[in-house]
Amino acid sequence: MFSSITLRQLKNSPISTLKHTRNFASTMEGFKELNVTMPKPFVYKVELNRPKKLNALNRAIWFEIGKCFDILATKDDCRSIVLTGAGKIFSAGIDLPDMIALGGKLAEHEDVARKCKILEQTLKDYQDHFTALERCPKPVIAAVHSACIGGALDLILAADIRMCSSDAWFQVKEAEIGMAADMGTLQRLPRAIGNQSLVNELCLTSRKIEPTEAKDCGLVSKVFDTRDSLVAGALEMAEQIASKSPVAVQLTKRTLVHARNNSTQTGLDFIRYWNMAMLQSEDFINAAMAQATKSPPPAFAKL
Ligand SMILES: CC/C=C\C=C\CC(=O)SCCNC(=O)CCNC(=O)[C@H](O)C(C)(C)COP(=O)(O)OP(=O)(O)OC[C@H]1O[C@@H](n2cnc3c(N)ncnc32)[C@H](O)[C@@H]1OP(=O)(O)O
Repeated sequence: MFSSITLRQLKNSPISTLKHTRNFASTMEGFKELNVTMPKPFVYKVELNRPKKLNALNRAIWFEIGKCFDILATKDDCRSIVLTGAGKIFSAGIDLPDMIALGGKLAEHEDVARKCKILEQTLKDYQDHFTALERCPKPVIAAVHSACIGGALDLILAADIRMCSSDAWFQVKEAEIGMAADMGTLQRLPRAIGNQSLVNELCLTSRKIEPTEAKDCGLVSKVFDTRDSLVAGALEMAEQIASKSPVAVQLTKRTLVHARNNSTQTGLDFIRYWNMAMLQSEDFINAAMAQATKSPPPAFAKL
């Protein structure tokens, strides 16, 4: 019933299916550059969907990414999310004609302060739209096939788990196009791979990262032989996450994200205050009771 529900399928669905997906249809329609589906119960798939332009990240897709993940953050039928790219490659990074158009907009002004105001607002909007993946309390798994360049690497670094297929390659390409990366790679890559010398090398040389190196350095946690097995593996992991208590999963993600930017003691305070409430949740009581009595895991209510 849940296999890859697209909007077209929804229109032809029997009432029983619609009952389960009404919530989905009412909030997830209207995306033009993303294909948003629910392939399994509680698991969403968000696909970058500009295959003819190699999923280059134009202004429209950038804004849709922010909106999509902010909506999924609030949806109680969403417990985990898989991010993929349609077509030949995952994404060719920033849309280059869009960048040129931005240059045109700047040229309408003579004064440096007016130009800076436009750039500051644009960069802030773009940064916030990618940070939506991190803000979203539902875990995001990025599944990368073929190329993941520049802005696309910024995007997946805001995900919680990264995996790729054996044809994948990654590139911090910004230096090669005359700019310093400004959408998160310089902040998130060091934390993701924990090797500052390697980070510096990759960001300063713009050389490509192949799957074996990506796995060895911790940029991805799994490499699959093919794109199909990659997507299947990502969905399977998302399903596993979705089977757990949403109270536990969402608070675990929040606490892990918080821990990256705070001291151990501040993090311990954070989880202590949260768990003063969450340890009273029925999820904890029911799951712990099932473990203690060797019963099957309970079903958890929506959150
Ligand atoms: C505000 C700043 C915020 C963020 C900044 C981020 C910085 C970056 O993202 S840096 C990286 C920028 N991206 C690139 O430099 C990649 C450019 N593309 C390529 O190098 C190649 O396309 C390729 C990925 C190696 C694939 O090559 P190939 O298989 O030969 O395909 P093509 O024929 O080149 O492309 C097919 C089709 O896609 C269009 N396209 C490809 N990349 C982009 C892009 N980045 N932006 C817009 N469009 C792109 C290309 O023009 C072709 O379109 P046609 O209409 O068929 O001509």
